[in-house]
Amino acid sequence: MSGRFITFEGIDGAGKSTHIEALAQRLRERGAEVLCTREPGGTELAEQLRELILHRPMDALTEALLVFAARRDHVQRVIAPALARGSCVVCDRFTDATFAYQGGGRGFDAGVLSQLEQWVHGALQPDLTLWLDLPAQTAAMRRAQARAADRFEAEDLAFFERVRAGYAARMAAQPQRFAHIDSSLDKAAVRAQIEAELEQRGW
Ligand SMILES: Nc1ncnc2c1ncn2[C@@H]1O[C@H](COP(=O)(O)OP(=O)(O)OP(=O)(O)O)[C@@H](O)[C@H]1O
Ligand SMILES: Cc1cn([C@H]2C[C@H](O)[C@@H](COP(=O)(O)O)O2)c(=O)[nH]c1=O
Repeated sequence: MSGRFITFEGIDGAGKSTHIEALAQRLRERGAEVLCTREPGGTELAEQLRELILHRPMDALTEALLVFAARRDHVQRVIAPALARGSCVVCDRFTDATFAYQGGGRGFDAGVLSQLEQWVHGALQPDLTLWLDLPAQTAAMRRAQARAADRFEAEDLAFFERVRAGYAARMAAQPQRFAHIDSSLDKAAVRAQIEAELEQRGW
């Protein structure tokens, strides 16, 4: 297999980092070149923007513009060239996160986000988006045991339920590329669901 763009999505603490490397390993065992990357980030410039986005106070428009600026650099320098070489790109978050966090969480205008999406990456969309879904309360308990909170992770449960609703809306709009994964289950059960989605596609 070659040239697939796979994204992981979900609220903070959903388990994306936990499962990305196992999925990449599975693809490599089947002969794929795999590039794992993340958003915001993935280039030197985008990682610098990530620091600002995660830690500096700003309004929702500034936040949206910065995540798309980081994404533009990432797509141009890393994602598009890797896909063109025939590599699989596995990305921890992409534009669905912007619709979920800035759109759902912050209440920012989805029409403006759609315009920015079109300008920044045109027709490029993931081939498969694994949405690791779980209640905000469960994710908060997992995060509390794991690390100190950044600007998003410090938000309340209502914010994360709006983000979750943002993901659900995005999946309803583009169901063909989404796989809904029940991430409230234990790690082995989550991994089995991810494997089943790949099996189903012959990947
Ligand atoms: N299915 C699971 N059951 C219980 N704990 C889990 C499960 N999956 C992950 N965890 C734990 O929850 C914490 C958060 O997981 P992880 O860092 O993978 O989430 P994430 O989606 O990458 O978070 P973020 O988006 O904030 O980076 C970690 O301590 C991890 O070990
Ligand atoms: C891509 C993207 C990300 N965010 C937020 C979501 C998370 O809280 C952080 C990234 O942290 P992670 O530990 O790497 O998941 O950024 C966002 O608000 N909008 C986006 O487009």
